[in-house]
Amino acid sequence: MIWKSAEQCGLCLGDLAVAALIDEVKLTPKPGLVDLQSPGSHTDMHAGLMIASADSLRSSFEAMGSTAYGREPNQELRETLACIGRTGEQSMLLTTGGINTHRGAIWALGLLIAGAAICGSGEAPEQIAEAAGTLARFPDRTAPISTSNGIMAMQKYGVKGARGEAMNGFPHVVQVGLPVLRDSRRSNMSENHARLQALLAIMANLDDTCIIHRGGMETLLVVQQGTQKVLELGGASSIAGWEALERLNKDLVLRHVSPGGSADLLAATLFLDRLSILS
Ligand SMILES: CC(C)(COP(=O)(O)OP(=O)(O)OC[C@H]1O[C@@H](n2cnc3c(N)ncnc32)[C@H](O[C@H]2O[C@H](COP(=O)(O)OP(=O)(O)OP(=O)(O)O)[C@@H](O)[C@H]2O)[C@@H]1O)[C@@H](O)C(=O)NCCC(=O)NCCS
Ligand SMILES: Nc1ncnc2[nH]cnc12
Repeated sequence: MIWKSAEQCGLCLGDLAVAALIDEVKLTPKPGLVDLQSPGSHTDMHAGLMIASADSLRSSFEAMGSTAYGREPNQELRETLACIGRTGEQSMLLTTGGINTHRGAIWALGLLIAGAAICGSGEAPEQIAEAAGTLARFPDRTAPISTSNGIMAMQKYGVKGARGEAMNGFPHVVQVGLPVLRDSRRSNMSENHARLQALLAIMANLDDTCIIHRGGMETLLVVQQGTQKVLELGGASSIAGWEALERLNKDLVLRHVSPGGSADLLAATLFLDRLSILS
């Protein structure tokens, strides 16, 4: 598949990104997260809202793809994309009545869309993630001065958060999510189980600032160890693993924590996976 124009590239990548977000929301059961069965640890979100939020981002994702098509990563492109990203955040907030459903996903998918548009079709996920990382390393001089849950977690605990993940070329996507997704498929797991397995592998490794913000480092460790235990028991496709997954879900809901960053990186994994199948 070869994109013949910036517009075609934007339409294609916008479609893939929205589809990846909807696949992520529909994946069930996800610990602490909104899925088709429950809102997890959230009181203000549900699956319909997440899907509407994903749809509201289509034009911003398309614009990121068409803008980055055939370009080099540079300061000017980085800041143009940031401006499109902020417009996407406004569409999301308008659609959700002010609820932050997909801020981290706009960041991760926006950069990966741009990386894919820079590389052109047919490029390996690692190269796309590297191009996205190169873009993320340019400073965003247009960013409003503000604080956030991620910045507070970075300052208090020294974790790298969503910024570090992007600047390092999305290691939890290309070195964790994608290989686990593909290995799980190769071992004949169902698609649902393979995707859950990828999510669990990301959760077991990521310093998710959504969890840290609500529960501190102690809770992050509990979640990472609980997730690792599910994987050791065979993960989503074994009976013992499934039971442990249900226990983990209950525990996260009781603790009122949600691995939102891991969900975003699963969506990023599904995006790169879909893109590589198309190429
Ligand atoms: C550079 C930005 C990342 C700026 O981000 P900011 O500092 O404002 O935000 P952060 O808090 O640092 O993180 C952003 C979101 O990234 C997700 N995330 C968390 N940990 C990780 C991780 N280790 N790796 C990757 N991604 C991670 C997470 O998103 C999900 O959670 C959101 C809800 O979380 P939160 O806001 O903490 O929770 P609330 O319920 O809203 O708050 P409380 O009620 O608990 O108080 C949800 O959106 C999920 O998606 C983090 O929230 C970048 O965002 C930026 O500059 N954006 C503008 C420009 C732009 O879009 N550019 C794109 C292309 S250049
Ligand atoms: N399924 C989900 N539930 C809660 N927060 C999220 N952020 C991204 N996806 C999410």
